Amino acid sequence: MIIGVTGGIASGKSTVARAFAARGIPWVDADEVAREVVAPGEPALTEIAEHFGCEVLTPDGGLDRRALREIVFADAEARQRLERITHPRIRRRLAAHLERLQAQGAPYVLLVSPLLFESGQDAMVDRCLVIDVPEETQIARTAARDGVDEAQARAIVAAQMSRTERLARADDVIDNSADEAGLAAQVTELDRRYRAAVGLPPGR
Ligand SMILES: CC(C)(COP(=O)(O)OP(=O)(O)OC[C@H]1O[C@@H](n2cnc3c(N)ncnc32)[C@H](O)[C@@H]1O)[C@@H](O)C(=O)NCCC(=O)NCCS
Ligand SMILES: Nc1ncnc2c1ncn2[C@@H]1O[C@H](COP(=O)(O)OP(=O)(O)OP(=O)(O)O)[C@@H](O)[C@H]1O
Repeated sequence: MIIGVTGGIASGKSTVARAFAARGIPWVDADEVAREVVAPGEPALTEIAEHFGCEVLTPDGGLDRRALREIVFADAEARQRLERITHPRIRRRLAAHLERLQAQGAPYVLLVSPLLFESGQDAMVDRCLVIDVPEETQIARTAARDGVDEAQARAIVAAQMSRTERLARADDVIDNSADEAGLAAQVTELDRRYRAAVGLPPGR
């Protein structure tokens, strides 16, 4: 069984994934795979440089993530162009990672992705778990963690599915508006339900 874990920027997906991992559940991170597909030498990086120009490359030939971020979150067409280059490659790699993890015999596995619904990755999973927080909390946590300014944080939130639409597509929801202790209790309960769904006894 594959559980898709999604939520907007800084909603708490990685924090939730770490809590599941502490209970023996492995995860694949779409943001991490998105970095792998644009590493130096990868065809996606060549395509990005051809389309966006050398200004999105660092002097040593890597991707200048900040420069590209400033372009794509100010221009929906540019963002769609970037997604056409990266998303099919991200999907293929995610499928390979998930297959490998499942072959290792985990009770179930997580696919953690900010764009689970937007990019059609939900077709790869059995259930969708949404991490829900108010937008203002997302903005505050993004600014505190990534040091991006408030306008950029708002532009990123605006480029993602709305909170209402995401919740409408959820099978399960974690409310992460309170503290991390509240989060851990919700993870424990979901882990118990997911294990039961695959015919296993509750974990620790
Ligand atoms: C634009 C890029 C270079 C910015 O890199 P940067 O290091 O600043 O941010 P990072 O990759 O850590 O992403 C931070 C967050 O931005 C949001 N985000 C990223 N890409 C997108 C997008 N195309 N649409 C909406 N939100 C996005 C996600 O919430 C993500 O967690 C990078 O995000 C990217 O290559 N995006 C396209 C690939 C993609 O869609 N990734 C999302 C995972 S499927
Ligand atoms: N319940 C909480 N209370 C306070 N801070 C929290 C809580 N949950 C997460 N955070 C903090 O908010 C920030 C975002 O959390 P996290 O990195 O887990 O989100 P994410 O959804 O994985 O983000 P992204 O997809 O943008 O990388 C982190 O700095 C994290 O420590």
